[in-house]
Amino acid sequence: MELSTSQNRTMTATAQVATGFGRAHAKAILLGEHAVLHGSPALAVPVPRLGVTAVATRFPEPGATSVLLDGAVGAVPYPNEGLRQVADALTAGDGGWRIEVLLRCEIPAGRGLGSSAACARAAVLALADLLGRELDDRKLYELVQAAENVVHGRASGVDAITTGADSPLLFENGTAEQVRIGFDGLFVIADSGVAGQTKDAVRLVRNAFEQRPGTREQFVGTVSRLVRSAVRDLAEGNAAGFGRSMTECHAALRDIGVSTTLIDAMADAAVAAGALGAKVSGGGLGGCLVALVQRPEEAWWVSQAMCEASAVRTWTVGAGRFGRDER
Ligand SMILES: Nc1ncnc2c1ncn2[C@@H]1O[C@H](COP(=O)(O)OP(=O)(O)OP(=O)(O)O)[C@@H](O)[C@H]1O
Ligand SMILES: C[C@@](O)(CCO)CC(=O)[O-]
Repeated sequence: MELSTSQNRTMTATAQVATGFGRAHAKAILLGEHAVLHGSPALAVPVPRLGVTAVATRFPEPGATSVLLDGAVGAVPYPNEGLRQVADALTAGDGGWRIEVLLRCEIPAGRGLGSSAACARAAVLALADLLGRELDDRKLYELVQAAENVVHGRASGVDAITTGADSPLLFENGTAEQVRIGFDGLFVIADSGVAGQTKDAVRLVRNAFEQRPGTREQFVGTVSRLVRSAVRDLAEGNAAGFGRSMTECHAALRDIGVSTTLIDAMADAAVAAGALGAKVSGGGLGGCLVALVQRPEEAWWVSQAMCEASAVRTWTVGAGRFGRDER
């Protein structure tokens, strides 16, 4: 890249390495995925034990902004077009320095756990920190959401907010409200080991709506009813009712086509092992399943059953005493 003499002078005058830091975490959707894109409410929880950290470094030399992902084989260029566009927009006008954003992501990609949103949030925070930009919650959300809209085709905003939240959230009419889970229990998240692209799943649902008249009303109506019933169960401490809504929601997601045979088998195994309910979570077409259990020892049995049905790993998130991750 060619620099003008004045740019060169500015760079030399302030030449030193500077860094910024950002962090975000995974999320799991308890109820309402896909339907939330068509007007339904949705419930989601943060999964703080799966984090993303980002370090943005400005080098005292001319160059462009790049985003790298740190992995087992070292740092590799991160092929996320949405994040690339947002990073370029944030750093435009910063004088043409070489900036590198290095992401360390504990969230497996394409598992419905919000890896793309969490990576975008951590990177945006690190760049803002580096550049000394004040970002209020609204602006931060808009930047993450801009990246998500490119990655997913069209995103509801659930992932963009929940990957930075510290409590469960209810999404309704474009707003997010904190909710309290009024029962003790554990959400067991199981990874099918199969990556599914949310963009493909969102397109599949839209095609189903177009090809089969009435499907949209039926799917969105069913899921909305289940989310509203589950919100009442949260307030009343009715874990069994909440679990039933999860299993019913799984059936709706399966019928629309975003579950897989493997996830269906994991859901059946979880319920047979004593889970109060189980469903595919997030975009689907692979990815993760979330099950609800009442007691810690049941979490172990349900995890085991899902692993026998092909899950490759599980994580648990405390329901009632939210904020304290449990294993
Ligand atoms: N560790 C990683 N390795 C490669 N790509 C990653 C990684 N983490 C995030 N990504 C990015 O996330 C994208 C997957 O995003 P996608 O939205 O399909 O899944 P998700 O964010 O995990 O799930 P969901 O949006 O349903 O919660 C990949 O295309 C890639 O751009
Ligand atoms: C499938 C979807 O509902 C959830 C992805 O985590 C998409 C979205 O809400 O943006």
